[in-house]
Amino acid sequence: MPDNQSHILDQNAGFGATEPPIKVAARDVCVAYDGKQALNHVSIDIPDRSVTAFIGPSGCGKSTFLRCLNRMNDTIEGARVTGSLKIDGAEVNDKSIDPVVLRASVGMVFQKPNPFPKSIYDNVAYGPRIHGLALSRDDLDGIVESSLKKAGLWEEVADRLNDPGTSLSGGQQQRLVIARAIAINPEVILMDEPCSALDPIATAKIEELIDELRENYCIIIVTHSMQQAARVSQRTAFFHMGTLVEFGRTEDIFTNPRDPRTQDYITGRFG
Ligand SMILES: Nc1ncnc2c1ncn2[C@@H]1O[C@H](COP(=O)(O)OP(=O)(O)OP(=O)(O)O)[C@@H](O)[C@H]1O
Repeated sequence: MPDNQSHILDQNAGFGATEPPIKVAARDVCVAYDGKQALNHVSIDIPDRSVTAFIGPSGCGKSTFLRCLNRMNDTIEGARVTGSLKIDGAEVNDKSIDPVVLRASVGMVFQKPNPFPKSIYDNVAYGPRIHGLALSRDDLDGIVESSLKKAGLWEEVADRLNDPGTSLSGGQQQRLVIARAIAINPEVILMDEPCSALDPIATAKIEELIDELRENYCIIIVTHSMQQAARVSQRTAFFHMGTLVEFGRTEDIFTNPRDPRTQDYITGRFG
């Protein structure tokens, strides 16, 4: 067992019995690109119905770990993933798992909003259509409306559902992308710096939305903003040079980090 594993499991245990159940369990996850190690023996238990922030300096492996969760590393030539990664107890890397189906239950929101070149309605309806989630047009209308409502966008777009998704503002597009992810009932929502292309007002809206969504979803957010991690997350994981250095309650990580590397990062000494 690598040195850091007992430390991490120990911290996980500290979350207590009243915490939401574990949704994502990683053990000894390693990733190498063309033989070059990018992630070393990451072990972490991520609870359901809460927001977990991944922080750390550029290149420390945050996005690489995020991509393990929906097997996006499969699409990168030369990437090799080892270790165990379970969502709801099911091994993500098992040969029986279809990555396309997996990616429906592990939604992903990227830095730059990426609506499809389709109408607002069709952006949200796309997933339910291909996954056969709606039995009728009324059903589909219902899914589109409720997804847009959950994403806090309905009131702004209800009378323009046939307009192109790309006609919306950046912040609205990001909420549209979140509505698109929600429409297929994901288990986990991954967000890779979802506000980095947005102004402060749009950022505040997305943060509010994340706070509402956490009641129902396991949300993992990569952010370079310590303020954002502190505002939106209940737990924070600090990565450094491909290693998960520290994971704990956000307030503890920011007020009383155990590891000097975490302390240095959150006080701006490097990164
Ligand atoms: N497709 C790829 N091919 C080769 N190496 C990669 C690839 N993606 C990431 N890496 C390498 O893996 C390491 C971790 O990168 P990763 O993008 O996961 O870091 P990060 O913490 O998300 O960084 P940032 O905060 O800048 O987005 C880096 O050394 C990076 O160069």
